[in-house]
Amino acid sequence: MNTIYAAISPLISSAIIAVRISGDKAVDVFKLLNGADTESIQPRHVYNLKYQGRVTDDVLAVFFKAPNSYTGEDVVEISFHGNPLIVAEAFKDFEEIGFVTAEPGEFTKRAFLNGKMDLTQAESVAELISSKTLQGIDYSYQQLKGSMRKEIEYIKDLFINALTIIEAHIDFPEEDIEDAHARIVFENLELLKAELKGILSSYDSHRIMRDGYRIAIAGKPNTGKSSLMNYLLKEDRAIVSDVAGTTRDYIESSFVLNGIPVSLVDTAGLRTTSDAVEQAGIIRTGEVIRDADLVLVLLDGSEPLDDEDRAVLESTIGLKRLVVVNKSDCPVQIQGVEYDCMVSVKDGNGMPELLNICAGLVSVADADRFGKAVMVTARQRGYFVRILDTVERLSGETEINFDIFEYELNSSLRLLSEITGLSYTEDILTNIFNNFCIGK
Ligand SMILES: Nc1nc2c(c(=O)[nH]1)N(C=O)[C@@H](CNc1ccc(C(=O)N[C@@H](CCC(=O)O)C(=O)O)cc1)CN2
Ligand SMILES: Nc1nc2c(ncn2[C@@H]2O[C@H](COP(=O)(O)OP(=O)(O)OP(=O)(O)O)[C@@H](O)[C@H]2O)c(=O)[nH]1
Ligand SMILES: [Mg+2]
Repeated sequence: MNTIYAAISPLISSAIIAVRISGDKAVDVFKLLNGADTESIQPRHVYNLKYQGRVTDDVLAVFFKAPNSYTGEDVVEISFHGNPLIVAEAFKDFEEIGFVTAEPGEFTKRAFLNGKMDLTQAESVAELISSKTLQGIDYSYQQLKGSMRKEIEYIKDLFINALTIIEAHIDFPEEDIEDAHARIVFENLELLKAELKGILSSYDSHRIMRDGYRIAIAGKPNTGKSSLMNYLLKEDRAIVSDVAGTTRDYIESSFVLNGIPVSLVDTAGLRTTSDAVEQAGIIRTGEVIRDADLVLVLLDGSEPLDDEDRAVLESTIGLKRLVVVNKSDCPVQIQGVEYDCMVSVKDGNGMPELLNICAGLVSVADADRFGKAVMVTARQRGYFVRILDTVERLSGETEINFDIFEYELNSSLRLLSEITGLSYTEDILTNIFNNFCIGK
């Protein structure tokens, strides 16, 4: 395994830039540090870092001897004065020594490969960093400490309870299966069903916990979407103008509603257009709307409902949405539409009501969050769906076909091993670690 390095803090002008080196040759970096060696190195001591014979910087260096490090390999961390130019010079020397730049997630991948953590814990590191809410951070941290791993151990035990009976019978096929034994198999399947459903049902609320609640503002051009965005954020974030088609790309910003972080997305006005840039924005708007937890469909109350409004209403049917009529300060012209709320962003009328309705919806999502005390990643969810499918099929059988049960229960156990990484393929690892940032 080669020796890798990367900045573990942003490479921008800042107080300190920290760099991590991991691998068999990591200690070779001491050649650049005046007076440092594996025996005498002190974490609080200042070392002159030399490159190409010149002193460039005073640094701190910490040595973690394998296997007692984040990656399980020899690790050296160096803290530079926070100028990216200094660090770039040091990196030239690192290349000369033979270190190579780390891939995204490669340190954590090595931690996994060296048995420092399982895949659910590795995934939790990425979640911990990207989580937008404190609850999300809390759950990711629990996962880092092994909550999902324990959950999976419990599920595995239930499978093994059932499998033991099936296999005992396969070994002694001349004996009929006792009712009591068959019952144990089905009882375990019922417990599995409940457990797996619990995990899956909390997926959506956990996603909200991780990403925040997403509200998209949609509508035809000029209805006041960007104005509403600015009002809710209490700042002039989005450009407002009376030119239809002002917002081209979606704009996302966060605000806190009743203590819950909400990610608010202002989108391009929806209409048919021959402008390629506007069209591109409209396509992206469609995606944002589909991914949102709530869509505010904004209509301009000072004009009659038209085909563009109807198209927006049509395309958001089936989504969780509120229909909001804006510009109530003007004479109301709109007719023939059922709406949830009438507001004027301009003078603030109706805004407290709108905020109230939103807060209600957001806190319902919040209440769901505590269904199951584990957080599920999209990857894990895919496995749990397949496993639940198998369990439901088996528990629906009236008689036990031993060969089929044995095969299916073993397959599920294999899938569980892939969640934790007890068994894995290069594809699984690529899929997980490619989404990490460099240096993690
Ligand atoms: N500077 C720095 N801060 C960091 C990290 C890091 O790697 N470097 N971490 C991660 O990115 C997190 C901490 N995670 C860690 C996890 C395990 C070990 C570790 O195995 N340490 C050895 C130390 C042995 C010794 O005392 O010499 C151990 O406990 O065995 C270190 C950090 C957050 N902050
Ligand atoms: N009278 C009145 N005008 C409003 C109100 N809200 C917004 N406007 C005006 O409506 C026009 C369009 O507002 P924007 O917020 O840019 O509309 P938009 O929906 O973001 O428009 P696009 O980005 O083009 O899709 C601007 O001139 C706003 O000042 C309101 O409550 N009352
Ligand atoms: Mg706009």
